[in-house]
Amino acid sequence: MDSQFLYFASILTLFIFVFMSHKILTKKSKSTPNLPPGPWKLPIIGNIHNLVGSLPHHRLRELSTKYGPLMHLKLGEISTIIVSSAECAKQVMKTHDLIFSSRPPIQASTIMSYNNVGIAFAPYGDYWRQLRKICTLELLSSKSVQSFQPIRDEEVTNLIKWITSKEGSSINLTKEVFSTISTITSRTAFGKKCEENTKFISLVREAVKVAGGFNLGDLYPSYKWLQNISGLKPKLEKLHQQADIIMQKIINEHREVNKLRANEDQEVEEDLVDVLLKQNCLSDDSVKAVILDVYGGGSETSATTIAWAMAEMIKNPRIMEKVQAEVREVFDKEKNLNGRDIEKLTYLKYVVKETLRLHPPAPLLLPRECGQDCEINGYNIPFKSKIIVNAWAIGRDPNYWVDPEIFYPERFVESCVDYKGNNFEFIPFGAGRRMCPGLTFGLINVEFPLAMLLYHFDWKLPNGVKNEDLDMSETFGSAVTRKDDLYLIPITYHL
Ligand code: HEM
Repeated sequence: MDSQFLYFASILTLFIFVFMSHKILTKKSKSTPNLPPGPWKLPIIGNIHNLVGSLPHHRLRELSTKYGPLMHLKLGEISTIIVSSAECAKQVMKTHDLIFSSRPPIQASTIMSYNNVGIAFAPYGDYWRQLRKICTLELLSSKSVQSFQPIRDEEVTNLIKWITSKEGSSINLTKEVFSTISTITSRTAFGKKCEENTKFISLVREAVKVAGGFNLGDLYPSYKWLQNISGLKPKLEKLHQQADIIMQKIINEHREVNKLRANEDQEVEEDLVDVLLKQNCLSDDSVKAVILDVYGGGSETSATTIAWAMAEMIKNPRIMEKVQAEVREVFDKEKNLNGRDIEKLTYLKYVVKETLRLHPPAPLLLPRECGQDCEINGYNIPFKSKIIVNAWAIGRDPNYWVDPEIFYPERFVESCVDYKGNNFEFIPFGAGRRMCPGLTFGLINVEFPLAMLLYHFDWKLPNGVKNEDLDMSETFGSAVTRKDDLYLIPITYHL
């Protein structure tokens, strides 16, 4: 403990010394006038200390109530603009969308995504556009999403069977739902359940957890040596190598199968990896980076939305009963349950919307980078500054939402507010050019399993915990998930 403390103290002292000398020896950089307001900046660390103490999206909302919906923070060397109102979000993601269409490079994505050649962190331009188009057509269009229903059916049926076998005992619903969703994601993207599925999932999860921490290297990019001493680099490189082996194996297997198929006449169904491999312009690294994007972007986000929806309904039995009545009525009439019937579940869709309003899995979306100096609301936004949109705060803004902290799905009845990127008070999937391409795929992966869980079972909390006492604390990671896994007791209603 003592030696660890001494190590960090000496690193910090060394850093401060180098930093101060650098500042004294180099000319003072030109500061941009008329930046958005923000808290007082300390030398060297800027506003890093302002973020200590609570979850970033909570802390940023607190600060924005004092400094306004467009706020400037200096995080280490990085000029950061925090956007906390629908009007300002619209300026960034619609009015000036082109200027804000790139992502700032971060060390973790550079290592994990093969130097940012995936969709999520590729710089805006032709390469990104082409990659996004291929994935949207092959995996994420409404047609493809429907065609994958047999996989969804099979995996959700397995989940229901497993839960039925645990009737009356407490199960970790968070864990089981996550495993089902990630299997659906891998089977739709790679055509089959990846053999090392569990290992791959935990590698990706671990990488995102490590990357989500405090990384000095990203805050002081001009001090390259900081990237090496933080300890993050070797950890990520190790995880990257392990994940790389699994993904390369997936690619090689696809190549082998495709070679054998080349001699056959019959038409075969291609999965996303087949389609990516057919593009001569894409390297294996690009294909692997896309696999990571789809896996990383598609699993935790959808699984955590299901867990939050279940938790909110447990807390609000009136809502739970109302959704169950709807699901059971529709499904009983149809006899043969399938994905298309989801469209008839109006109230369930309001519940999912309300869940995404209060618990957007990516509360700060993904960061954007300012591509040229510009002006918003009369303030200067400097070239290369990092833009963070607090979608969580916007979804709870009392200027747009009545009783914003209350879970009340009925607020969407006869309202045209949707998450498709046109209503900036509700942007759980972002908006504009960089908006989530997985919206349709993600939603069906939330709505279908949720409907099945509500159709087949009644649910209660274990250990006599009262519904109203269920803890709703969050934790910040790859997605904002429940701090504690959700344990529930299933009671079979429909076999
Ligand atoms: C409930 C489910 C989901 C939520 C809430 C969600 C949310 C988001 C958000 C907030 C962004 C950033 C948007 C922006 O910067 O404006 C994003 C980007 C992205 N999402 Fe999703 N997502 C979900 C499901 C999925 C699924 C299922 C996939 C793929 C199978 C996916 C793949 C991606 C990718 C590749 C990007 C990067 C897009 C780009 O930079 O061009 N997401 N998502």
